[in-house]
Amino acid sequence: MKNIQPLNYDIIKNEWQLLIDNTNNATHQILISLSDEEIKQLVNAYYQYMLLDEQAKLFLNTAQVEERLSLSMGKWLRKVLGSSREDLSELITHQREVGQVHARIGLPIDLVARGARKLKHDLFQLLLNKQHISAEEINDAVFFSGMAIDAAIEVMTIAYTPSHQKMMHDQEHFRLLTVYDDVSVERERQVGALKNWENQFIYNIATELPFEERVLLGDSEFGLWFSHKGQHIFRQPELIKKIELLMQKIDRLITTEFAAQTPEPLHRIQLLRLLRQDVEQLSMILSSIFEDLVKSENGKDPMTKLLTRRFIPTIMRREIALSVSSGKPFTVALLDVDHFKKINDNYGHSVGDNTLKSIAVWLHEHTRSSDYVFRYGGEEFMMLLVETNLSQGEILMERLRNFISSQLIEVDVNTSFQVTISAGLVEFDNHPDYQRLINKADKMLYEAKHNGRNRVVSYFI
Ligand SMILES: Nc1nc2c(ncn2[C@@H]2O[C@H](COP(=O)(O)OP(=O)(O)OP(=O)(O)O)[C@@H](O)[C@H]2O)c(=O)[nH]1
Repeated sequence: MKNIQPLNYDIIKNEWQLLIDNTNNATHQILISLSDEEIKQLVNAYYQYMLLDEQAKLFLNTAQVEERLSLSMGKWLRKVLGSSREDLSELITHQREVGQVHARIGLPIDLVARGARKLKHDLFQLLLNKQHISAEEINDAVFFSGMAIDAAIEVMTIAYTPSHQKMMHDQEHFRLLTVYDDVSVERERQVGALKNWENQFIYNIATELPFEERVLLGDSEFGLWFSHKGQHIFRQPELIKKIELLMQKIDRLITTEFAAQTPEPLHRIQLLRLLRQDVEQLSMILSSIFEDLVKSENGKDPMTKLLTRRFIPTIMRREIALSVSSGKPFTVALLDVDHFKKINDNYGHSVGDNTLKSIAVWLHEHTRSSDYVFRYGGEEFMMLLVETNLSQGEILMERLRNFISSQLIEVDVNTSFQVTISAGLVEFDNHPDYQRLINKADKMLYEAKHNGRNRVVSYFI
């Protein structure tokens, strides 16, 4: 799978290059010399058309279109229409990035295709209406522009697919974890189901129940759960494979050795022992795989008990959609502990860990249950404050910053120290790409550090 992708990009690049080379200069010139007014009209018509679609509205709101998107769309169109040998690599790299952004924001790929169709339609019409240019040259220009736009969209689509799959996987994982509110309870249930199946099977053998009435492990409650649900919530493919192989081995033992007629008592005991060993091994793997899920994969950072950054995309996308549809703001804060390295150096790593745990508790206590607090990195945190605008966010962050700086962290009865935080704050600006928002908060955090730490810096548009 990995090497299919560059190969695909190479194919498109080679064919695009050939298209450029095989197109005569006069045709290139027609497209390059489209006026700013003509480009603007195409872009405006494109956005008007896209904004008629309810789904597209989620990703493009009118203020945004006016401010930014129209401009970048116009630039994009010029680049594609004026594509030349020299700037093709850069253009393809840019297209790949756009594809990744589309996947990140969850833009349906059919919307992109529809937009491209609209754009081509209007562009072709514009070219066909050019009276002073020969029909042959117009044909060439239509051919070139159509092919170049298709190539650009194809590059975006190739980049889109894996990023989209990853996004869907994370989203699904998050959903499943929400379904399994309590992973520990699910673990007990499934380990119990496996044990029940084993006991029932041994009982059936002991009572010489006819073969047809014995339930294979794959068909048991545990087996069904594993194939439909279990294997999708675990993320360790090698352990999943091991469980599958053990289940197959157990069922093979049943359908071969236990199948024909009830074996001799001695042989039967040997077989049951084998079966028990395999079930035991399966049960151990199951427990450990659940253990990992409880510890780290349930979306919570084991040390601070905050959400891990892995769930940022899913949650951000959801909050963006909510904010766009309700018109209510939200604010994102990135926080970093000041001079944290010194805490580790002066008092040891475990005091450092305890400091992070205390900060996590304070962040939690200063937010509402509807807000989200993530451990973003080592000593960095991210907060998503729902239904909160920038000035409300500032008040909350200032209160939090003040509170933290007034707390004493105790090392032992004689030693304690104080800790401060710096933060960058930004309000959702209706751009559908959450990464831009985080980058802005990060910039503000950098400013806060640069300006002396122990402060909150907000992003103002
Ligand atoms: N104890 C502990 N330390 C951590 C953890 N994660 C990251 N760190 C440490 O945090 C320190 C961060 O140091 P820097 O990035 O230099 O930043 P800083 O010392 O906080 O300084 P400024 O951010 O510039 O104020 C590094 O020494 C990391 O090893 C953790 O989970 N526990």
